[in-house]
Amino acid sequence: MTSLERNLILSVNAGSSSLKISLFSTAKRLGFTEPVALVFTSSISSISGPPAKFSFRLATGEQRFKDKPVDSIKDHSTAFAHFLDYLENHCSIPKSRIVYVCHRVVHGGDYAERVEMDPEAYHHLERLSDLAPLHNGAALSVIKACIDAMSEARSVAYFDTSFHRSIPSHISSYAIDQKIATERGLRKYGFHGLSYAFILRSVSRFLERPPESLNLILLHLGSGASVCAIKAGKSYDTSMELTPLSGLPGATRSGSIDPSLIFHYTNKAGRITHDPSMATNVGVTMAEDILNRKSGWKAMTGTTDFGTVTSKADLSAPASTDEDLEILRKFNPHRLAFDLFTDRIIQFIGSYYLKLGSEVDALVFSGGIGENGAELRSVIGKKMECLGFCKVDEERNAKARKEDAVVIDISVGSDEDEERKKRVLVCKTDEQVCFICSVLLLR
Ligand SMILES: Nc1ncnc2c1ncn2[C@@H]1O[C@H](COP(=O)(O)OP(=O)(O)O)[C@@H](O)[C@H]1O
Ligand SMILES: CC(=O)OP(=O)(O)O
Ligand SMILES: [Mg+2]
Repeated sequence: MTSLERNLILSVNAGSSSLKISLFSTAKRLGFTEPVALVFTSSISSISGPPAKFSFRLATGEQRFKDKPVDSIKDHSTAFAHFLDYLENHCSIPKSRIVYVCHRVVHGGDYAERVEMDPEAYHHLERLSDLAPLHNGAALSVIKACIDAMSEARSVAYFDTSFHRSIPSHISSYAIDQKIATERGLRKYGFHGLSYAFILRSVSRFLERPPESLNLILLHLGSGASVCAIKAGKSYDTSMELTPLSGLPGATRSGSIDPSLIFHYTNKAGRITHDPSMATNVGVTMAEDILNRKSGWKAMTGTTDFGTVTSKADLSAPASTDEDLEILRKFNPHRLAFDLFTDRIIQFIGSYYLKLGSEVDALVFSGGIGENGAELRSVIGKKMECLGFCKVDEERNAKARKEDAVVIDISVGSDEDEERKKRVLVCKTDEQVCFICSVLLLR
């Protein structure tokens, strides 16, 4: 087989509750930054809220599967096995043509940029697994499966954390003994960095302004949800910290809580958990397990799907006073969850608005909830108006989901309006695509 035939790049994104995989081809000889072309995208979602659902779409537009329930998928390893089986038996693509496998790895610790996987890198990432218990163990199980199945391909890890290395030390440090903080690496690392890099690039193109001229507030709202303040094109602050547990709540995560809550939740909280369903190579306490996997929407409402939370939240109920709203929240856990999420999101937006000195070019919604949740965007949009953000155009907002464009402006008004500043945008993020060209630079 010539090097020209080995021209495929697999890009693998192990999220907390999903496994998204895209295949790209590079038509030209490897070794140059030639543009790459998408061949297909595959997604297995709801891994933490079974049955998992399999979708597969060719770049030609042919949708082979859309949310097909697959009972055999229990975790990321079985999800990857399902994908590989489909690739080998139902797509006429020999895996021997894959030359690189790029992996999104959530926690890269002090790695400043990508690393090519070797035993040393593998063990380093394994040691970080306790700091991303829903992610690193799962990603490593997929990396191992890829190396076993495609021994000739080079595996390269890209990290969510790399994007946030620009956060200044007074924001990334904790007010604890600094010697211990340095020895143990206890600081804000930040996550969803591959997504934020993609959004920044896409918004910069959309607004026709260089990234370094932009101040933005970015919302990545999915199973894991976070906010990022971009100052002059760089991450300045973000809501996830040492681990992806802090900040906003998520599908199964509590988000930030008073640290003392742990001691009052259960007196067994400090013990190491022996839950067999936890990803391998992860050593967490029962408290971490509860806050990472048994909290969030799942614990509050019984579903991990924020679409269901929204549709059952009774948003059109005529609650005119604060007392009426309290009664609604008391009897409707979906409404309580929806309002709690909104409250935490605006808390970060307000804080970042101040940190950016009110010089904000746009507020950007992304991630499964940010891209599909028109109701949440509308509610947040109304709350942002007092800061001088454009009003949300409800018609544009409702249609955004169906549009093909990567960035959609849902603000009222037109480009000609002089006063149209602080826009409200939706960006269809893609964590698989952002590093593809850079892998071709590897020798
Ligand atoms: N119409 C909708 N309204 C609100 N949320 C939605 C809607 N459709 C999907 N979602 C949410 O998107 C989430 C998945 O987001 P995604 O970013 O793909 O997740 P992951 O973090 O697993 O990569 C699901 O939890 C689902 O609740
Ligand atoms: C960092 C993180 O929470 O990622 P995800 O949303 O994919 O679970
Ligand atoms: Mg995700």
